[in-house]
Amino acid sequence: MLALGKLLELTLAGREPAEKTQLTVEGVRMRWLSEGALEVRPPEARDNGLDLLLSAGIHGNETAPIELLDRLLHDIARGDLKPRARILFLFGNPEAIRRGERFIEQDVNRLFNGRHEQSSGSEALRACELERLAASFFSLPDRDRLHYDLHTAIRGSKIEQFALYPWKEDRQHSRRELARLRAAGMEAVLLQNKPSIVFSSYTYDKLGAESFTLELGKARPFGQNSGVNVNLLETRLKQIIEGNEPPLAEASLDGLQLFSVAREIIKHSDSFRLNLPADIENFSELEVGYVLAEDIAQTRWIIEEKGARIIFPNPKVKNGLRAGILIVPTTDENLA
Ligand SMILES: O=C(O)CCC(=O)N[C@@H](CCC(=O)O)C(=O)O
Ligand SMILES: [Zn+2]
Repeated sequence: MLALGKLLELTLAGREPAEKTQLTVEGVRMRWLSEGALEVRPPEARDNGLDLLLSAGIHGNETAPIELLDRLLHDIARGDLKPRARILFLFGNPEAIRRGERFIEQDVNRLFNGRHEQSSGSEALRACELERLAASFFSLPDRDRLHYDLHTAIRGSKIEQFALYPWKEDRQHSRRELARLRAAGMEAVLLQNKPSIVFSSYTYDKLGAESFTLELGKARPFGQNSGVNVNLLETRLKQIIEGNEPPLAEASLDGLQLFSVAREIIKHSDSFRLNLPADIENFSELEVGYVLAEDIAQTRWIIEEKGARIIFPNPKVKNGLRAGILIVPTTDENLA
């Protein structure tokens, strides 16, 4: 296997490769760009015009997606997977990955869309670098652009695998992309309805990619991910990479559940209290009238929405950040 296929090993060791560019026997070029960043380019005659960004490890303790990208890279470096798409592989927060932590000082996934400019430290610099790498990758004209930012969640979930689809004014969510996600094993999609500061929102909003955060199960350390079943996603990614995806049945979306954001719960102060059990699962339903959270100056978050569910409840976030998302079921009527 070509040494550059071992991007994860290099990243874990904090090493630069001796050779920055390598070619497989089929003429696929692998190019190391920076720590945790590697571009794969098919020979021109085989290129099918898709630019695919695959990122993982934006949160360092979310290892199942990192292992998945590592397997894809090994397959490419061995010549077993023959790309027709241009691909950028990114391991988001190398230092946090080495330490097995979600982040070191700041959550990188709260530093995009300009937020890193209002901040300092290594994670702000890394968010800036990730934006630059993505922008440069998605700068070629007349190509399809797709970004999957792969994560696992802090807690268990009533719906194990789901996607978050960013929002941009005057841009419609794509039915075709939802069908593709369904085929990749996603059971639900949260359609966002406002701008955000996460990586997928940056590539969607600023770089014109079809972009998604994918949640694949519960976060566990390296080597302990047998409970996270990524078979369908891995198969679909290989097909996307090789340009031999089976046709998608867009009409029905095959039982994919759609949700929209009712409210984001923002923690404003150290007095913030979230009235949920520590082990509550994502997508748990909350009754109308339930006092979900309380904060400074007698602020109370009371459930008003019928069918409301909570995802990503986390009272430990820094003040000013999202401490949970209240979601409600929605329909497919506004899809493009
Ligand atoms: O389990 C949790 O509370 C968080 C899991 C996670 O890292 N999710 C992403 C979602 C990004 C998005 O909103 O698209 C995050 O919180 O950064
Ligand atoms: Zn994450």
